[in-house]
Amino acid sequence: MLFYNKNILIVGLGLMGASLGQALIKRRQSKDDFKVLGYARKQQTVDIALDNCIIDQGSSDLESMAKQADIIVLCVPMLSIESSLQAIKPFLKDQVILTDVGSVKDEVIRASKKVFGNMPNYFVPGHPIAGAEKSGVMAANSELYDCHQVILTPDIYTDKIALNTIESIWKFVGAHVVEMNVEHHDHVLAATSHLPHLLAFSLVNTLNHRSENREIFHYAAGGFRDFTRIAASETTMWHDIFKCNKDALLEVLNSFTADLDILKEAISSNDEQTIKSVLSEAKTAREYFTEVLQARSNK
Ligand SMILES: NC(=O)C1=CN([C@@H]2O[C@H](COP(=O)(O)OP(=O)(O)OC[C@H]3O[C@@H](n4cnc5c(N)ncnc54)[C@H](O)[C@@H]3O)[C@@H](O)[C@H]2O)C=CC1
Ligand SMILES: O=C(O)C(=O)Cc1ccc(O)cc1
Repeated sequence: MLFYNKNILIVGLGLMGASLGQALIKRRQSKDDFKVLGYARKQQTVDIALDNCIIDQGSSDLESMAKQADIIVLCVPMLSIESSLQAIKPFLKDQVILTDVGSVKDEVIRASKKVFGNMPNYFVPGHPIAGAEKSGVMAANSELYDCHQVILTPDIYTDKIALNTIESIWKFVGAHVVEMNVEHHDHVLAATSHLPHLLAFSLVNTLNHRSENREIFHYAAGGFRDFTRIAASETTMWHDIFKCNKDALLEVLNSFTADLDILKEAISSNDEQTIKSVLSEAKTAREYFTEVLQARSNK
């Protein structure tokens, strides 16, 4: 185990950070294998994390935690990454390894360059493609990463030991690790994650505005429930993601609205052929996605 005997510090004990801590502690054979440290701004969050086997030791004093850390995992909202890096910088050990779980990788690189002057070779940006509409320490789920993908976006200068260490941490909690370049990552996630969240938030608002007393929601079926679960997601987190991935998100949103206009026009002009071809193409693509999901869970 590449992180045997190491102190792993989780900065930000919300859904992602707390789930990682709990997953690590649950899967280790002995307390001597490694230690999980936690930093949260509120002592109350640290206390909850201690009570729920999310961390072994924690504090709301960042210095005392960062000084002991061999590996640091930033689990804060995107627009808090720069200030978190700035805050830990004075206390970093010589051989420290850094990583993060942020949803937009270009912003992580930008923030690192701003704080360190360059992208440190011991910083391995990461993004677990696992999550939920829940947030905060109480949402911790030790199985969150099991059978899910984690994308790492190293560059040619990234230290190989740092990269292998971060990969081994994610594999330890059951994830499949893949590597991708930053630009491709941010474009793919704009399409597969950021756009669906934006549409869910927007659809719920449209329906909400149409019904002053929200009566409409009482008659919503499973389709509405499935389509809009993610509209209950954390506001700051999604504001930050939309802001940080603005260009890629607008690009895919433009494609979406163009396709939507085609469907709208087909409905308006009773164009049966176009309507059926749009629906059947989407159905085939969704069936392929079901196969991808099944293959992944059989791995
Ligand atoms: N929720 C999800 O489904 C996923 C989230 N992510 C990414 O993970 C990161 C964390 O998200 P969640 O854990 O879901 O959010 P969360 O809201 O559950 O937790 C974030 C935690 O960071 C704390 N925090 C905020 N600013 C801080 C600062 N400057 N210093 C220390 N703590 C600070 C908050 O108080 C909160 O406890 C975000 O960057 C998000 O983009 C990535 C994959 C999935
Ligand atoms: O709740 C869901 O279904 C998600 O899609 C979770 C999610 C949110 C943000 C990410 O960057 C990755 C995964």
